[in-house]
Amino acid sequence: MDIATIVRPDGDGPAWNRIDFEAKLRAQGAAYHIHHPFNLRMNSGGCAPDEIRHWVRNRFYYQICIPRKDAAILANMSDRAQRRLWIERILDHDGYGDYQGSSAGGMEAWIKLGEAVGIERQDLLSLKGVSPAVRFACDAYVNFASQAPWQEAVCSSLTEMFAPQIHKDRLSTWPTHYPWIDAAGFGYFRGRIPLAGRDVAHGLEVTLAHFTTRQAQHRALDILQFKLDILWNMLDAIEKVCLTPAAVKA
Ligand SMILES: O=C(O)c1cc(C(=O)O)c2c(n1)C(=O)C(=O)c1cc(C(=O)O)[nH]c1-2
Repeated sequence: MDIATIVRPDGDGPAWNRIDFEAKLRAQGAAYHIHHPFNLRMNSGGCAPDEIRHWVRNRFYYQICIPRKDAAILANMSDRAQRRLWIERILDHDGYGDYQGSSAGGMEAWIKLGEAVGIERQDLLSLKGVSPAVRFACDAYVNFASQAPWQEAVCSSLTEMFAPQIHKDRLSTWPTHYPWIDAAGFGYFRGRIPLAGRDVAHGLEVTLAHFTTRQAQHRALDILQFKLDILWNMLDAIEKVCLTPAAVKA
């Protein structure tokens, strides 16, 4: 599987230095799903309870896919030091030790979010209500991670540069807009803020060191766009189902 290449007029110049290259990567945040109409509506209090539940159910499929794509990247890493760093990401989501303990992980925290919005654990785990387009988008991420060189797959995780803000937005707006949600469910968003910072520091280190010609740097920008498109498409699919209120009553 390959990703679309965007034709750019400045494709053949000399490589950007690290500062300029990082700035180009960060500028792609303009296409982050934080700007998607559904996200804007959700964070300004415009979603009905069934729509919030629909988002939580669909995003759970992404949550399931993250440790699977990280395991695919790990399998492609030939370097032991890199694997030692990367394995943390799987543990962050799958957790370790006691399933209800302090290291229960992000998946467990998302299940708690599900319960806080009124979805029972087994119901969430059943994947009821997950749109085919959301599955396709998330599966595309796992497939890319398993088939691409590991440095490219690491680069695709860099949408996390923009994630702390979206988590902070939910923490600052949801308690007011959606007082019916049990605050115990917000732990996932809170927990991801420091972890995203650590992931991005490592992801950027790999990306800035690996993509060192202008052509390669454009490839990195295309990879990041591919991942931005995955997230955007997920919200398109979620939003579309919400147009039919009867359909979101999973
Ligand atoms: O809530 C969000 O909007 C959002 C977005 C992203 C992202 O940008 O890919 C991640 C997360 N959350 C997240 O919680 C998470 O653990 C995560 C891991 C990754 C990744 O690509 O490895 N992205 C994201």
